[in-house]
Amino acid sequence: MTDRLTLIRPDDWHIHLRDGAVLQHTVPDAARSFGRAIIMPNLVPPVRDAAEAAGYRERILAARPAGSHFEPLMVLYLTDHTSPEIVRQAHASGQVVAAKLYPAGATTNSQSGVTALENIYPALEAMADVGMLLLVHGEVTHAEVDIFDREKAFIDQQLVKVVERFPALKVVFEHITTGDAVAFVQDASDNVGATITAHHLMFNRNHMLVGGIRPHLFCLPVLKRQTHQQALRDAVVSGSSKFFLGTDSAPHARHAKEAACGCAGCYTAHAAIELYAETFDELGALDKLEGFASLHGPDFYGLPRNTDRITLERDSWTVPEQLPFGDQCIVPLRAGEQIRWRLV
Ligand SMILES: NC(=O)N[C@@H](CC(=O)O)C(=O)O
Ligand SMILES: [Zn+2]
Ligand SMILES: [Zn+2]
Repeated sequence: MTDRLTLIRPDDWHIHLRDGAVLQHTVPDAARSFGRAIIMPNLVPPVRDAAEAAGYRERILAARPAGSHFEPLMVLYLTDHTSPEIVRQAHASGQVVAAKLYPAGATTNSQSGVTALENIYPALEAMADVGMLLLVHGEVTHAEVDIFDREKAFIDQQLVKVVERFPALKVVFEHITTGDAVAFVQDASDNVGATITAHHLMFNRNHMLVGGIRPHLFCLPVLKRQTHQQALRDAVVSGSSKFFLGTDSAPHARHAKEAACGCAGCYTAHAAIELYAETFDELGALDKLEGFASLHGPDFYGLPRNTDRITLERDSWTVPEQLPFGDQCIVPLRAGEQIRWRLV
């Protein structure tokens, strides 16, 4: 039995750090184990151009713990008005590596998102040209589509079109939750990859709904049935380089989660690499963790792999019931429960 695990330092290819006072909590949590992170741009207002990305990046760097080399990789938020010029300027800044497609209304702060795919074709063309990645929140938003079917519908109605029309564009299908998404990514070209969260590997919708509703497990895309969870587990165990770590750690204050209309998002940054280690351990696949967490992501993005290492130890510890979040608090994933791996 492996009790100690040393990995090339991992990166988080999908995280929400939010803005303002909470950065003093979210940035150190991410910087604890990750070398770099893809910073989601769904602020209010969103990060729409090079100047907004540069400003946000400075605020993140200012919240970095002393001595940390944590590097935020910035992302533009695509709107109906994102022009090729905006894309080229952001790319030229050297700080923006990707742009994110939020179908309008699909998730938290997506109200300024894209209302029709055709509206961003010129931007996508420029992205393919300069080598900027497209990241997608892959859910349709039509009221008539059941929430559990929205990812599959997005593949069929939109994603197929995008990869067909822009074969040179690198596309990351973010936080995939279904066997349909796994199959789509596996069968697509090498320019298509996907991130997988720890919570979608650990939980299915029964965990969220049986015996009472657990708002801290509510996220988007929503947890699916067990067969889909199993497909995600099989994908990471396969060792395929198309799948890599993206926590989608998405903090919302406790009162916003424990509410009549609770926000979507799970906070996992407090224990992200430990949660993945525990899951890979359970799957008998600890030997696949380094590829998933530290190698496949930079390889897909065309960035160098990190050169330093982290060490994890098999040792149980208890997650706090809540954590400070600016002047409020959040309930982290697995609050009050034991995690069986610890970052040394
Ligand atoms: N995942 C979530 O449930 N929420 C994210 C948005 C997102 O990634 O879709 C958030 O910003 O809160
Ligand atoms: Zn999303
Ligand atoms: Zn997200």
